[in-house]
Amino acid sequence: MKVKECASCLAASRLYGDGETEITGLQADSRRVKPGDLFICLPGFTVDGHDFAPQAAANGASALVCERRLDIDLPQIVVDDCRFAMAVLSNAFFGSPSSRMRMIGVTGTNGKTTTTYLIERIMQDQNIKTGLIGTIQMRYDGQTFPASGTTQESLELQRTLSDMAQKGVQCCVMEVSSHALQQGRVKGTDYRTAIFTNLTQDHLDYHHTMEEYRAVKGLFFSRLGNVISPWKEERKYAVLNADDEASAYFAAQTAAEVITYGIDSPANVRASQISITSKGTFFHVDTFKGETDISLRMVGKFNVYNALAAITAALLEDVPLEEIKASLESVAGVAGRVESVDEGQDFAVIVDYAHTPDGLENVLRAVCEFATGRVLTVFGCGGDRDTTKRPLMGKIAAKYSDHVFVTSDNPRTEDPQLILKDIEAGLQEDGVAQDRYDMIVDRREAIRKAIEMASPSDVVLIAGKGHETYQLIGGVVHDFDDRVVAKEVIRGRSY
Ligand SMILES: CC(=O)N[C@H]1[C@@H](OP(=O)(O)OP(=O)(O)OC[C@H]2O[C@@H](n3ccc(=O)[nH]c3=O)[C@H](O)[C@@H]2O)O[C@H](CO)[C@@H](O)[C@@H]1O[C@H](C)C(=O)N[C@@H](C)C(=O)N[C@H](CCC(=O)O)C(=O)O
Ligand SMILES: Nc1ncnc2c1ncn2[C@@H]1O[C@H](COP(=O)(O)OP(=O)(O)OP(=O)(O)O)[C@@H](O)[C@H]1O
Ligand SMILES: N[C@H](CCC[C@H](N)C(=O)O)C(=O)O
Ligand SMILES: [Mg+2]
Repeated sequence: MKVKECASCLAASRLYGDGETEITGLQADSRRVKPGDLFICLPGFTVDGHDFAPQAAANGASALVCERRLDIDLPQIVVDDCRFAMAVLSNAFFGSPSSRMRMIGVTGTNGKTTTTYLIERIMQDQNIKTGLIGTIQMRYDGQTFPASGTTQESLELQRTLSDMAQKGVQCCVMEVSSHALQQGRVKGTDYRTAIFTNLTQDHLDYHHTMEEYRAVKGLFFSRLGNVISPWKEERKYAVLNADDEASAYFAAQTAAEVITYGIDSPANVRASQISITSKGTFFHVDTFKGETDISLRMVGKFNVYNALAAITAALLEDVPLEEIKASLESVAGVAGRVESVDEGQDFAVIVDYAHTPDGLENVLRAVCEFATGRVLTVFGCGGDRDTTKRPLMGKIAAKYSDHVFVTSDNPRTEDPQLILKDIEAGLQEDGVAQDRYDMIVDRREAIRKAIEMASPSDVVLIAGKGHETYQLIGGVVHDFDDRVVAKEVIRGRSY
């Protein structure tokens, strides 16, 4: 690709220098620039990529994309917003790979990973080669790659989609985070179906207010249908949760066809007769393509919503309802989502990724539905993230638990003690008695204390880290897996 071709992809850009220069790759990290790469100077949240343009030039960059002219002797494309430019360029450079696949995107505060896993299973059971991108991992064509976050940066995303398309992937189901939408990471990606799970409090450190958070999520639906491939004439669908009030806002913004799912409100795909046990969830579903009964092996009313979203997306891909049912019923669960740790003990231990007030409330409600003994909850909140959710989660934990162990999640650069104090403020506000909770900074110790406290029939819920296999304390990544720690403690416990 020539520099002038890159410039012509970018509306309102200004090109300085030789437009005939060939670029052979794109790169936004100066340390990884190879000769011939176009270096994109991202003004980051911590450092400014423009400051690394000299290093990129020294490493052989052939041109720059920047937000101001730099005193460097290389062709330069000056744009208003380098992150958006990176998305557009990456899409063009890799030949619009999303246009060569059925793209299903899932956004919402909670339930994205679970919903994508369900859709992946349904599509794969149809012998449709399916790729998955999300929080736990990326996988396609028999290979698994670690995830660097929930939604990749645009450059990595388009590279991944291009590799998927080359390997014959026909359908890609991916999580689309609000950070990704705000930063334009998925700009230019041609979704056929955009799914909304729910909107509840999280990430207010980044989005400031719920209105702003909702508006950012809305970008997914307002942009749906903006990307029309000439060779891919197809309808676009916004799959919305009828029971979430944000859906009306998204419906009003989208040009796509709106299909709804829900339990309490009228919807195109609606569940009824829900019953939840410790082993799974039963429900009846009425759809625009027939009705059936489904026995999920996953617990919690929230998983009925995730299943409904998956059913709706799959019906839109023309998968027969009975085959959707068979696929859903075969899913044993998703790693770190209401995952049982079973070492033959006479009480239950559940590891779950609930890290928002709504997630925690939902999982605790589910636990309370089947717990016959006490509910003992171990949880914390991540550092360098929304601080306002901490007291709320403290209140919720106490409301549904007999005893709470407030502990560390990933403290990152914050003082762990202070994070625990923020959570405790919620407990104190509600007047929770001091003998109903413990504050234990060391997560391993907190898990140990909870398991030691458990009597037959009790449920120990360890929330917040789910599938994570590490703990971030200060700048250091420690090996840590709630499931492994819980197993070790159970094995070491004397009965
Ligand atoms: C807030 C945020 O989204 N930050 C992302 C952002 O980081 P940043 O802007 O701070 O990057 P930076 O370190 O300032 O660097 C700026 C530029 O200089 C470049 N650089 C830097 C150093 C150098 O020597 N040379 C060089 O060229 C960098 O490559 C970069 O292009 O750009 C980085 C790389 O492009 C991302 O890795 C990083 O995600 C961080 C790790 C992060 O924690 N993101 C979270 C908040 C996030 O995005 N989470 C959502 C899920 C949320 C949810 O829904 O639950 C997600 O989708 O993962
Ligand atoms: N539909 C839902 N509504 C509310 N809570 C949910 C829902 N689905 C899952 N949860 C809760 O949220 C936790 C995270 O679920 P999941 O990983 O599917 O969400 P996510 O949206 O992918 O999260 P992330 O933003 O971290 O990527 C689960 O462990 C569960 O406690
Ligand atoms: N995607 C979420 C994950 C939070 C998981 C929790 N364990 C934490 O570290 O806060 C975030 O980045 O806010
Ligand atoms: Mg996720």
